Amino acid sequence: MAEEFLNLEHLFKYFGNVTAVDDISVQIGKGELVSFIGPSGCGKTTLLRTIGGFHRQDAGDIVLDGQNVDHLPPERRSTGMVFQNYALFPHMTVYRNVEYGLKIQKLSKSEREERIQQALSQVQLENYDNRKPSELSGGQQQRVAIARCLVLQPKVLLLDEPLSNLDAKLRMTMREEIRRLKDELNLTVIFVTHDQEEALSISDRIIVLNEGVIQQLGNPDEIYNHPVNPFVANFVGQSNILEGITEEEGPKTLFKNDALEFEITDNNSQQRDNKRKIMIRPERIIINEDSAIQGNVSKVVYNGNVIRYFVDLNGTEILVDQFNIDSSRHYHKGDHIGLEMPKDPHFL
Ligand SMILES: Nc1ncnc2c1ncn2[C@@H]1O[C@H](COP(=O)(O)OP(=O)(O)OP(=O)(O)O)[C@@H](O)[C@H]1O
Repeated sequence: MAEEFLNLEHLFKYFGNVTAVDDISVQIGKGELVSFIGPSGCGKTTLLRTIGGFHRQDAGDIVLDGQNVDHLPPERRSTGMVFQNYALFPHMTVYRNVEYGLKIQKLSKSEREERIQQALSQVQLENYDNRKPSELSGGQQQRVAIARCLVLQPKVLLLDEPLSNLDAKLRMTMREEIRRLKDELNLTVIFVTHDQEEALSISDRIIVLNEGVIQQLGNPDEIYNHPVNPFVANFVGQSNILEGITEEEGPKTLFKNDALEFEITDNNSQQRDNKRKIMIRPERIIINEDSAIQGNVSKVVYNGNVIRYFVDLNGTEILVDQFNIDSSRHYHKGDHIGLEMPKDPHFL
């Protein structure tokens, strides 16, 4: 992480008896893109709006670039908020929409014009000045909403589900755009999304929230491959969580339960023979007819170029991904299938 730039210190926010933000502390670096993810109602938007000054926290402090901003209204916080529905003024041109927030700043007409053109160029919307929002595509409207924030030169850009109204292809393009902007301007960005894959692809770090509490804060690799608890493992991506014991058998260490038994390289000897939980991502399981672990396909699901098999092993359902491009054989419900487990499952 770059030097601390935005510090959230023991933040709490209550709505009646609901604790929407429950003792959140985090330091965000300058130029970092941090996503908030978590199930509906976990407090993502409340936390974002509290940072932006649209809610006042019940306890805790927000320090931005060395300044405590708790007492400042949204327009004086140097935070720019982009809303899910863009909130553009429909009767105003692109130029006027971008100019709007600048009017309260004491700038000459030429300074204003320069700033507006710069912001429109940053979002690659030069020459759209005279269009009305209704004459723009969803992606272009989104860019105007971002330009309207950038023109104010915020220290932090707050994006609340900014891509959820766009189709899948445009979402991908806009993800790259947001990364590009962040890199070019060394912008600090906080990004709220429902889409875990989006968070994994766009973020420097991700905060996984549940019931107002941070479950894990880490980079995408840490969140995906080393979740700290079953909640994170289940919430982010697909996973198999298995309970069992580890046992020595000659020179080998085995993971065992009623459904399966396989060799692992486990160096945590203190926990031998105790009940343990492991997580295995479906793409790490290899389909191998010769494997000792055998079961029957209970369901087949097609998802993009991935075929997903649910395999019943003595009553435990295991999820396996097979990528079309590599697949020499497709299986059907009821087929017998052999599975090879990775030797280094993640222990939870
Ligand atoms: N203005 C409000 N008044 C009362 N309760 C609220 C208000 N805003 C949010 N809440 C409650 O606070 C909790 C967190 O809500 P929040 O909108 O922050 O969740 P979220 O993670 O953004 O959800 P979603 O993904 O559905 O947008 C929820 O229990 C919600 O019902």
